[in-house]
Amino acid sequence: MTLQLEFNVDRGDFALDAKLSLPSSGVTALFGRSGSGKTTLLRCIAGLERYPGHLSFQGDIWQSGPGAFVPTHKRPLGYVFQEASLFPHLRVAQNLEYGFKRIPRGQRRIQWDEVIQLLGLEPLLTRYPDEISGGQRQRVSLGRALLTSPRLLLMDEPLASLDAASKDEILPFLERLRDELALPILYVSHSLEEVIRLADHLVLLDDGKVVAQGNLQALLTARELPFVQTETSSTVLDARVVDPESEDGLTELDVGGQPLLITRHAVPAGLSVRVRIMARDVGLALAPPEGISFLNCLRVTLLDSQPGITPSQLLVRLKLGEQIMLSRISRRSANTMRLQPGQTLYALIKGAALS
Ligand SMILES: Nc1ncnc2c1ncn2[C@@H]1O[C@H](COP(=O)(O)OP(=O)(O)OP(=O)(O)O)[C@@H](O)[C@H]1O
Repeated sequence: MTLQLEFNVDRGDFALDAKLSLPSSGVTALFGRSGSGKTTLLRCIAGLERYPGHLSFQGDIWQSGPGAFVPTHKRPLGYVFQEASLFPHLRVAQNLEYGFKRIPRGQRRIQWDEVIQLLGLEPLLTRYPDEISGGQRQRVSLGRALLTSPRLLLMDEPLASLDAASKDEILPFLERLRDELALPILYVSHSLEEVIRLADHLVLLDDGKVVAQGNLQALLTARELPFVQTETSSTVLDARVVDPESEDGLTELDVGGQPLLITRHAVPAGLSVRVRIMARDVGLALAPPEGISFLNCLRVTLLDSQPGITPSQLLVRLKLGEQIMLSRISRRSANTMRLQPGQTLYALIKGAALS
């Protein structure tokens, strides 16, 4: 844990009390509804707002007591805002150089070519900001932040102002950033879809309070949290690619020693991937069935069950090795099958249901 923080914000009509120890690697999402305090917390971490508190990053104290306060420009962080804030009169290359040239050569930990390649910026370098799309502008903003060689990247709803097509275009770049740079990222979002795709760790905020924090899978499947009670309740499983493309166009993964087939994924063999599985797409059987169209049949153990989102349904939690999966089934099926905690079951999942 290398980002240690404690802040007490009191704005009269809004109070934020946050005490957190966050990991020094991967993507940590600050998630919560509008007005829950996500941006306020991010701005406190950046030093853009000053409220009573304590903040240290990788052993360096950025804020402590009334006296110690490292100003924003002296904190080794990059900040990407909702709207790309590029200089309109400068070409993309010059916008990027603006951040890069501020960092002395010997202190650069992220190199020019690395960023251009990672974010696919080469074709944009000679254009002006108003000659590129919103998604491309956001990629340039991200590149500019990275070229300052930050040790921590803060992103405040970087996709919020983009249309669905631009979001789809930029998400793979964010995934590459997560996977290829050893740079901790704090990512503010109120989109669970984005969080599921990008985050390793989740902080759930509500009305200025930290409701929960932890590993993404653990929070998505926690009984007491609201994630298990939505139409799109899902889990994310960690898997490894075994065969990227079979003859009939499927990809074979290994999840805890069991095969899982998904629709084609352009990821090389041996790499780790995460697979989202919706609770509504998982059926259960007492024994491995034959002659069915479901591609996947995983041996699991029933952990527990709880009421679902309608009176006719149950939400069942299943253990798959060390990982937890969710299944939504009818209460009638659960009664007919006499489901009990500890029972061995077979989770049936359509290959096409995975992404
Ligand atoms: N500069 C400010 N001065 C006073 N109140 C503010 C200021 N900025 C935000 N607030 C208030 O503080 C509360 C938390 O706002 P904040 O922007 O941190 O929430 P958020 O979770 O990021 O919301 P959103 O998802 O809508 O961006 C809100 O009630 C907001 O109206």
